[in-house]
Amino acid sequence: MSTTKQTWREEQQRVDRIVGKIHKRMAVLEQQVGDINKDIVDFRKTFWDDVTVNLDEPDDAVETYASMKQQAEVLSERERIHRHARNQLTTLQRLQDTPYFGRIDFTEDGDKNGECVYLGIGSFLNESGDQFLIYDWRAPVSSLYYDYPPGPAHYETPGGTISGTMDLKRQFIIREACIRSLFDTGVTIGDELLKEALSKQADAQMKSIVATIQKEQNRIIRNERSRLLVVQGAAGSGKTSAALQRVAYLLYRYRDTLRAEHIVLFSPNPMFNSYVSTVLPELGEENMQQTTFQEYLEHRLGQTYQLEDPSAQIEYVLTARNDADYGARIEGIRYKASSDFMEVVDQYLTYLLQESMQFTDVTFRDEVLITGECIKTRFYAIDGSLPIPNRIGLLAEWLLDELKNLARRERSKPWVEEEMELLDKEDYLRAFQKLQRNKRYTEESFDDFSREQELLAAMIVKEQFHPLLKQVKRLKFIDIPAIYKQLFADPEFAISFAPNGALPQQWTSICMQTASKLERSELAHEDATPYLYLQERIEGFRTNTSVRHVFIDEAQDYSPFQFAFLKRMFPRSKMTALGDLNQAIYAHSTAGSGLAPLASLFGADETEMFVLTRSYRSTRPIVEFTRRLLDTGEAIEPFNRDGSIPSVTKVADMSELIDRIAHRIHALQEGGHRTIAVICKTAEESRQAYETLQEFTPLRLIGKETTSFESGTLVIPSYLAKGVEFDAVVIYNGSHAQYGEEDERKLFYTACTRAMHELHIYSVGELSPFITDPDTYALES
Ligand SMILES: Nc1ncnc2c1ncn2[C@@H]1O[C@H](COP(=O)(O)OP(=O)(O)OP(=O)(O)O)[C@@H](O)[C@H]1O
Repeated sequence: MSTTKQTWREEQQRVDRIVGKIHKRMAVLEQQVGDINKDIVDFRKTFWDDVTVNLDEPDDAVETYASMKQQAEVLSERERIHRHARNQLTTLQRLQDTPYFGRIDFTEDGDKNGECVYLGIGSFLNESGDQFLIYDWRAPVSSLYYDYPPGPAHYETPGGTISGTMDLKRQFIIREACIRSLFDTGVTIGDELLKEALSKQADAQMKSIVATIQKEQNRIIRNERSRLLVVQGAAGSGKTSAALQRVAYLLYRYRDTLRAEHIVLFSPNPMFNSYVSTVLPELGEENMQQTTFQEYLEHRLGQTYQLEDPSAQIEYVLTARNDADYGARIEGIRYKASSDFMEVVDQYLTYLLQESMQFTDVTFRDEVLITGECIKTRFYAIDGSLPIPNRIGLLAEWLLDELKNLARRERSKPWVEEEMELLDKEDYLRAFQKLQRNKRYTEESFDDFSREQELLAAMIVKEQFHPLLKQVKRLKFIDIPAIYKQLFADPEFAISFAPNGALPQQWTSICMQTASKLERSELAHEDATPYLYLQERIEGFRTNTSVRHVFIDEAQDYSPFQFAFLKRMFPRSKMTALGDLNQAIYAHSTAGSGLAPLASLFGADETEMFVLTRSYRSTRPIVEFTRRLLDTGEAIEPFNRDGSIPSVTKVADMSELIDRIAHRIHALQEGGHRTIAVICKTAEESRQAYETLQEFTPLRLIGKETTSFESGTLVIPSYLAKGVEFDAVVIYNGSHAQYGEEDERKLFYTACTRAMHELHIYSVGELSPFITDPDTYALES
């Protein structure tokens, strides 16, 4: 529907009026912030002037404390006002450029007059504070904008459902306080605005989608009901975008209690963290905590083992097909990520309740003080009905007592006397002061030689025993490496733990591989989480109770162990898991269980599943092409955005490949594309491509250690391109040789779906068999 010039003029006049008010308010606030700032500085300087410090009598001390507390409260209140004013100012700074992006006219049932609701990234009230000139997009009423076309509509508020009629829905593009476009829409969110948003060039940073959130995304963003939200969404369907908008929504909805540090996002790799880091600040919110599961594993196990990271594992999977152990390794990777293996570990833990726990000897100065066997006997003497962590707790207490007794006996050993002779004057002085502090001795009694010797001996032993006690408190006497290894030492051992007694075909080889790696203090990626799970079930889970919301992006890459882990680690948290089965590129995820283990995590009552099928990232021709790479691609709907059809070019050899790709990159650069990615299969192929292509054009090579995402032309291995997007994608070698095995289909799909506007595939020799539909691409010669 076209809008008249009159409407446009009136809306611009309103923009001018509102922006004028924003400027006025900013001036007031700036003055206020300055004043409060000065106030606080002055107050800090004179803080002690108003405090009467008198600690002579208990009563005086109480008074002193009260007056200090009062002063501190005044200061903290002023600081709070200051913070609030500053935040308001930051929001206004954003609003002065783009005060809003939408308007709805809504008449509540039973009311005569409707209200014009203008939506922006923050709210703005009139001078008297009783009327919203701009509503925050997260306010309850704003939901109407995302959920309904004009007509009957309703929205939820904490006080109940409000129903009415939406008479108008208008969208704006406003920049520098000037209306650039204006549309009245009949459909939910007008395609026009979305088209405009999607046709933009890619940035080095992800953008917020606040003005064009789609209805199905809004349901995810505003969901407050379920403990667990599972989102299966096609590539480019806005999973990550919805997750970030949801973080912003939650921070607004629970603004009195929820802060950014109460939210954690688990992302696929460190570069992804940099890619999404500006979305929340753009919306005026602080970033949540961001981490990767690997980072956590490193933190927990990195000191005991040399850990293999997911990139090293996938490189092995993609490049070592000729390795003699390859088949067993792959079977091992899949099995160790399965719920069957989790069952094995759970059963093994039950078995450990009765027998075969392993403990290390407690040694001191090369002498075994308490043998592992003795600790084990003690462990099994403790009430067998108690869970393992409780028994371990009691065991640690017993050990500490034993060590204290042993320390007493140690004092008369010759080494103590030798150490004493080595003490210098300062050590003596230290001992003396320490004794005095403990009020055990007076100056005179320190003259007593034998007493002094005894005390020094006690001190020396105590100091040397200190690390030992610390180790016991940290439960280092449990031999977790041996307990984990025991599971693989004899291939027969695990049979009774496996569901139906069924272990993988190559279990014997898997056992040998695992044991020999552990022997070398290496932990394969597939072993890291089961290992940590076993450790935590024995020692007791370390929990984080301050986190309230956990977001897991690329959830298809997580194993049942990892989900169980996250659930236990964050016991007070809700969870939002977003993934795409078609991008399950890791060997373990091809096991087929998909997101199913997730659904059982909290039970059906506390779980809600959402499916996003519309893909927004790529043009229609690219989606038409990429969805046919899959067996199940029909369910993916393209958003209607035109663009050029993907090209496929077969070349004879590597030199022609480089030549053609170099030309293509130049053409793409001249076409104005800002981010161009040459996607290779592996790190090794990326390195080769980088070395040859950089003779023609400046490039950047992305590796697993890359932590920042920048625009430009880059070369990147397929699995690292996950989650990010580029204006144009060049598939370096989409040949049968590179992407021919069934288990490479999803990798190829993931690589191709990174393209927003252009996709060009090159192939040395025969094409990948996944490209089947000649109608979806242009074959170039
Ligand atoms: N409602 C929307 N309005 C505007 N742009 C959108 C919307 N939803 C998604 N997009 C855009 O589509 C692109 C893909 O979004 P996003 O990366 O969130 O998808 P994804 O489902 O996480 O993709 P993948 O699974 O491939 O990582 C981004 O450029 C995003 O800005």
